[in-house]
Amino acid sequence: MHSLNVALGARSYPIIIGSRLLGDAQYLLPSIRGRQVCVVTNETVAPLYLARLLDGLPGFDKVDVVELPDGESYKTLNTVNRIFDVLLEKRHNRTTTLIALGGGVVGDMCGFAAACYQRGVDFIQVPTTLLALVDSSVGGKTGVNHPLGKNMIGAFYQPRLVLADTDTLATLPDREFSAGVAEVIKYGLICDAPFFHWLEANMDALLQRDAAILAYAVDRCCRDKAAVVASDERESGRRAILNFGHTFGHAIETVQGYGVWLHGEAVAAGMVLALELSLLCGSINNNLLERLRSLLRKARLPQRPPAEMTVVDFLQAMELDKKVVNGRLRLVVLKSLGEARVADDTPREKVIEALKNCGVR
Ligand SMILES: NC(=O)c1ccc[n+]([C@@H]2O[C@H](COP(=O)([O-])OP(=O)(O)OC[C@H]3O[C@@H](n4cnc5c(N)ncnc54)[C@H](O)[C@@H]3O)[C@@H](O)[C@H]2O)c1
Ligand SMILES: O=C(O)C(=O)C[C@@H](O)[C@H](O)[C@H](O)COP(=O)(O)O
Ligand SMILES: [Zn+2]
Repeated sequence: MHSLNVALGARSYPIIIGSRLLGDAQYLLPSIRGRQVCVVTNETVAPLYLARLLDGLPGFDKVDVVELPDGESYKTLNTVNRIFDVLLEKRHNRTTTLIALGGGVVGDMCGFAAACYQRGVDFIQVPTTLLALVDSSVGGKTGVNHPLGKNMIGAFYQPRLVLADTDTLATLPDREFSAGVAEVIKYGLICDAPFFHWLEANMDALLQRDAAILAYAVDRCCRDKAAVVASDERESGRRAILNFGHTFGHAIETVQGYGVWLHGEAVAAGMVLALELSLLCGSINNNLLERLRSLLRKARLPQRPPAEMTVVDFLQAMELDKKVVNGRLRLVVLKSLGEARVADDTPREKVIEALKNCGVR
């Protein structure tokens, strides 16, 4: 077990990473200030890990549980309302602590409920997917989808603690594990070239879920993300690099219908498009694109967008991206391996060319 710090002044918090953490009271209890706790989870994760989590809360006379339906299509305001219903019915007050037990969907909704309930209560992230361990549980982006766009309603709201128990990954389906690998690769590309080299050498072991390799990858991604978030909590600048591949990826998720492509799968194809664009901007060479494709192939992740999506589909969805300013697309491109920047100046023709180079008609 070891701990990292997300350094945000008064909002700083630890990320505790290790094995056999769930169920151990020494980790959860110190971060719970009031007497009321509400665990937010879903119908898939609850039978697997809820009992273990509750073992880590001895002495609590009042632990309520909200079990949400499973799936990206349920990441909505309506579903968050179910959390509010339970909190109000069970008379939770401002000293309550919410605990998100699950993947990114549960974490994003529980965090948003925590940001809103009585104008803000504490919450703890207990991620159980690779994607949530390496990305969504850290950094305080919370929210829900809208039919017109991903994560369009939300808040920046930091957890008090991230309890990242890598044992939970033993039950994660392969497709979901691979989706998490897409965000892992993202960190190598945008800010950590040595980690990208490490991934090229260790991808097979990572996919076999070798415990030491997995622990190293989780730790490295959390460190990388914590550093970026600490430098720009509310994405007024540098934090946008964490969105690499996401403008294209979110378009895929929205147009295809939430849950048809997993977030990580859409990000994988989106990163290929973003690298294609970087290539057209003259900042990287073809070799890096091939290296990315090779990692994605190993991880059984998509390397191109859905065949049925057109250039117009992409452009319409991308116009709603949160980074758009004055109608201008702002896309994250690579300057070189391990160095990303936000391009304010990418001509639309280049975006279209990148899409076409990846087979979009
Ligand atoms: N807030 C952020 O910074 C951030 C970052 C990245 C992604 N996200 C969001 O996260 C979401 C994707 O998260 P995800 O990939 O974790 O998907 P998810 O939350 O839908 O979980 C994937 C699937 O795995 C199941 N599951 C979870 N843990 C399991 C376990 N240990 N064993 C077996 N099954 C398990 C879930 O029930 C679900 O069916 C998207 O909505 C995305 O927008 C947010
Ligand atoms: O933490 C961030 O910042 C990210 O952008 C991480 C992304 O992996 C994540 O998918 C995030 O939810 C995207 O945020 P959005 O603001 O583009 O909706
Ligand atoms: Zn993401």
